[in-house]
Amino acid sequence: MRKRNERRVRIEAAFDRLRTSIAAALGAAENEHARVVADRAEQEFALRIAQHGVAAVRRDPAQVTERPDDPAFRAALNTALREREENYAEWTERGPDGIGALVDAEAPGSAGEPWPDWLGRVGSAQTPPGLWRIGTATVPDAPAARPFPAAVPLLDESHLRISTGGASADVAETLVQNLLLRLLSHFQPGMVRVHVWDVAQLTGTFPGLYPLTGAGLLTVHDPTRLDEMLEVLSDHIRRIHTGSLLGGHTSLRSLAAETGHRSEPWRIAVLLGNGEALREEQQQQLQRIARNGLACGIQLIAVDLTMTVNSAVESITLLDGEHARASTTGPDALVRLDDAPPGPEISKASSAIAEVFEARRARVRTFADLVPDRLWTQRSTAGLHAPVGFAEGEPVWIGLGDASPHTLIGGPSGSGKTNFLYGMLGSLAARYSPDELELYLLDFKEGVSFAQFTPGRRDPTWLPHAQLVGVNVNADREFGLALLRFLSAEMRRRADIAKEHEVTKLEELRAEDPDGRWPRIVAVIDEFQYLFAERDAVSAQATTLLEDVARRGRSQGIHLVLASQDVSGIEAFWGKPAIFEQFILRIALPKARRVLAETNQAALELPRWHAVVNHESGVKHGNEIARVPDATARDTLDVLQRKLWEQREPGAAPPRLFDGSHLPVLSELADFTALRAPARAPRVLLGQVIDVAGTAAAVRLPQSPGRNLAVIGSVREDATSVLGAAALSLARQHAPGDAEFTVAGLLDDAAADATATAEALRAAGHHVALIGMDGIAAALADLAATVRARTAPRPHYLLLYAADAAHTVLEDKPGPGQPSGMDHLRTALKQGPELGVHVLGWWRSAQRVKTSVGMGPVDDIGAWVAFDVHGSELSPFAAGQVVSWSPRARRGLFFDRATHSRPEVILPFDLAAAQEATDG
Ligand SMILES: Nc1ncnc2c1ncn2[C@@H]1O[C@H](COP(=O)(O)OP(=O)(O)OP(=O)(O)O)[C@@H](O)[C@H]1O
Repeated sequence: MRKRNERRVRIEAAFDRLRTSIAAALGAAENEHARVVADRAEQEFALRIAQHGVAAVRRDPAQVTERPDDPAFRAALNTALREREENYAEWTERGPDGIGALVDAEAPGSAGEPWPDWLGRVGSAQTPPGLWRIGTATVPDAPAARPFPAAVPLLDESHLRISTGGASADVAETLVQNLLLRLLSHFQPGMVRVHVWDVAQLTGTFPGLYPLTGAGLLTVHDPTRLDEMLEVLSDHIRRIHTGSLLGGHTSLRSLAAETGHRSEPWRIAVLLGNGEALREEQQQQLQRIARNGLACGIQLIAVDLTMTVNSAVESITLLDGEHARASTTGPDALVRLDDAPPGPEISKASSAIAEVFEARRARVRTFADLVPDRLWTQRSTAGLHAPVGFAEGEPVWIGLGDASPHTLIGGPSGSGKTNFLYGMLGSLAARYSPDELELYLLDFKEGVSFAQFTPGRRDPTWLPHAQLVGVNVNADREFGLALLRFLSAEMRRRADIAKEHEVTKLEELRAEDPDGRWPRIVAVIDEFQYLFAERDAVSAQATTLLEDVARRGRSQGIHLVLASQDVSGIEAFWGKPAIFEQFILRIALPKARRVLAETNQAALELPRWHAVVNHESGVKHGNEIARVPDATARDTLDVLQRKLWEQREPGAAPPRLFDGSHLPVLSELADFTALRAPARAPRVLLGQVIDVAGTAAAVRLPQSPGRNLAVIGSVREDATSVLGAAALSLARQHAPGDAEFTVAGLLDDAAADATATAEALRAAGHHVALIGMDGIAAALADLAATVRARTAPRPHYLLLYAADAAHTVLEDKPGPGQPSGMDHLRTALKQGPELGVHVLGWWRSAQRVKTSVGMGPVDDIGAWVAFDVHGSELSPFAAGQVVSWSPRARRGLFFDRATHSRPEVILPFDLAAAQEATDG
C-alpha cells in the first residue's frame, strides 16, 4: 500500500514538475516582454516576438517584420532565443528523459510498450501499473522539442474524460480501443471486464473486440438502455460495499494489498456520448458511480459526455485526427496519439484472450489450485480470506472477519462436509502463518478426522497452526464446553489488553502493539449438535458460552466454524436468534437443510462436490456456487501439511491431542513431572480434567481436617488407577524416609494392584508397609493410637484397596467397651489429616463409604472421585447439592470441597502405560 502511495506521489510530482517547468519557461518569456519595452529599437521587435512566440517568429519572421535581416530584429530574436534556451535548460536537459524513465517504470509491458511487443500475448499480471500510455508528447515551444511518452493513470486512480473537440468520433474510438487493448492484454483474462454504451450506434463500436463478447468479457449495451448499464454498475458497487468491503477496507485496492489477491475484476465502463446532456436521473446515477466506483474497481471512460464528477478524473482533448492535449502533460504539451494496431491483429488478440479465459473457466481445478505460490504471505489484521472452491474456474473465497465473524456449515452425511473443512483449513493455513492464525479443531463424530493434523506414527508431521485437536469426543461433551470456555477466557484476555491500549478491537490492538503476537483464532467444531444432544447442564452451559463467544468473538479475532449434518434440530440455534444471527457466513453442501434462509433452496439442487457459499446469512442473492476440490485424497492436504510443517518455527510444539478413546498417561503429564520434594501440602494427581490445556485433576493434602480421599465405584481398573496415581505423585513429593505409606490390599482382585503400588513406592526409596486383610485391624489400631496421642512424627498415608471388603473384620471388637477397627478408621479419618495422616481409600459403593464414616454429614471425606455411581447417590458427598451424573465408561466425577463449586468430569490415567514408560 505504502509502495503504491509513494509511486503515486512520484508520478504526480513528476507531472507537476513537467507542468511547472513549462509554465515557468513561458512565464519567463512574458517577463521578458516588460524588459524589452525599455529598449526601443530592439524592444519594438522583442515585444512583437514575445507576443507571437519566439518559435513561431523564427519559423515565420514575416509575422513581425518584412525585413528579416534587420539587425535590430536579429538581435531581438537572438536574445529571445538565448533566453528561451536558458529558461528551458532544466527541462531540456532532464524533462523528457525523466518522464520517459517514469513511464518506462510505471507502464510496463502492454501498459506502455508499442503494440507489436505484446499484442496477441495473453497477460498474467494481477496488480495494476501506475500509468497507461496514450501517445508521444512534445512541447512545441521548447527550444529542442524532444519527444517524451504521454500516459494517464487509470485503474483505481482516476476516471478518464475524452472530448473529441475538432476531431472525428473515430479518433476518440481509436484512442479508447488502444487503451482497452492495453488493459485487456495486461492482466490475467477475466480481471478486466468491459461495458460499452454508445449513444450513436447499436453495433459496430470496437469491432475488433467482439470476440470478447462471447466469453462475457465485453458487454455492449443498447443505445436506448443506458439505465440498464448504470444499474448493473450500481449493483456491483452495492454488492462490493456490503460484501468485500464490509471488513473495514475502503477500497478493493487496500483489501487486495492486505489479502494479496484482487477479489473482483476491474470493470471498465465506456460511455460514448454525443455532447448532449444525459437525463437528470441518469446524470445523477452516473455521478454516484463516478464517486464510488474507483474504490470498487469501476472505471469510467466517458467520451463527449457532459458530466461533473467530484472524484479523480484525467482528461484528454482531441485537437485533430492525430493530436491531443492531456491533463497529465499539461496545456503546453502536444500529444501525438498512438496509432491503432491493424484490425486483424486486434481480433486475433481478442480471440486469444477470450480463449484463455474460457479455458481457465472450464479447467478442472484441484486442491493444489487452492494453495498460493508463496506460503504465509497474508496478514490477518482485518480478517481471514481464502478460496474454498471454484466457480467457472475462478476461485470462490470465504472471509472471516468483522463482517462475517462466524460460519455455519451444513450437509448430510457423505455430502463432503469434512472434505470441505479440510480444503478450507488447508487454504487458510497456506496463506497465514501460525503467528496470524491459530486453529482449535474438535470433531464430535466417531472417527479421527482431525487426527491427521497431529503427529502420528506413520506421518510425524503436524499442522503448525493447530493448537488443539480433539477427536472421539462424542461421549465427552464437556470437551466442547472446555473449548468454548477457553475461547471465552481468551476473548476476555484480549479485550482487557485492548482496553489497556485504549482500543476495543483486535485490529486496533494490532496497530497499537505491532510487535505483539495476536493471531486470529478459528475454532472448528464438527458435528457440533452433539454439544446440545441432551437437555442437561452441559447443553445449558454450551448455549450460554456459545452466545458469549458468538457475540463478542468478532472484535477479538475469534471465529467459530460450526459444522453439522443437521442443524434443524438444534434448539440452541433456533431458539436463540442472537446466536444464529452472528453466523453470517453459511456454507451449504448438497441437500443441506436450514443452513440457508428458508426460501433459499439452492442447496437442494446442488450437484455432488459443490457448495453454496453465502456471506449474507443465507439469503438467496448472496449465493455463490463453488465446486469443491477433493482435499481428502492422497497428495493433497497431506503434502501441504508437510510443507507447512517444514516451515514451522524451530522448537514449535505439536498441537495437543485430546483423543477420547485413549486415557492420559501419568508419566507424560507436565503436572506430574513438575512435582518435587519436599512439598508442605502435597498435590495428589488423580486423573486428567477435560480442558484445553489437559490439566491434571489434583487434590492438595495440607495438614487440615477433612483432607482424605475416597474413590467410589465398583470397577477395579478405574479405582486402582486413581489410588496408584495418587501414590506415585506423593512419592515424588517426599524425600525417602520423610513419609510413611501403608498399603492395604483388602480384595483378592486388587491384591496385585496394591502390591504394584507398594513396589513403586519402595522403588522410590520410601518406607512401605504392605498389609492384607489379616493386618488391617492392627494397622488401624496403631494409626489411631498415634493420632490420639498426637504424636505422628512424619506424614503417613494409608491406601486402602477396597476398604469396604474389610467391614466385617473391622466391625469386630477386641473386647467389650473397646474400640473396633471401624472406630479406629473413623478416628484416623477425623483427626488424622491435621497431623499429616491421610486416608486414601477405595470403596465399591457410595453406601459403603457411609458405612465406614458413619451416619451424618460426610465432612471427613474432603475429596472424592466416583465412577459407576449415579449422581443422586453422590449429593451427600457434595454438601447436599444436586449432582447430575450418568456414569459412563472410563470417566469419573471428581469433587474437592476445598476448590470446587460443582463436580467435574475426569479421565483416569492409564497406569500400565506409565509403568511401561518408566520401565522403558
Ligand atoms: N469435493 C470432493 N471431491 C471428491 N471426493 C470428495 C469430495 N468431497 C468428499 N469426497 C469424498 O466423499 C466421501 C465423503 O466425504 P466427507 O467425509 O467429507 O463427507 P461428510 O459430509 O463429512 O460425511 P460424514 O459426516 O459421513 O463423514 C469421502 O470419501 C471423500 O473422499
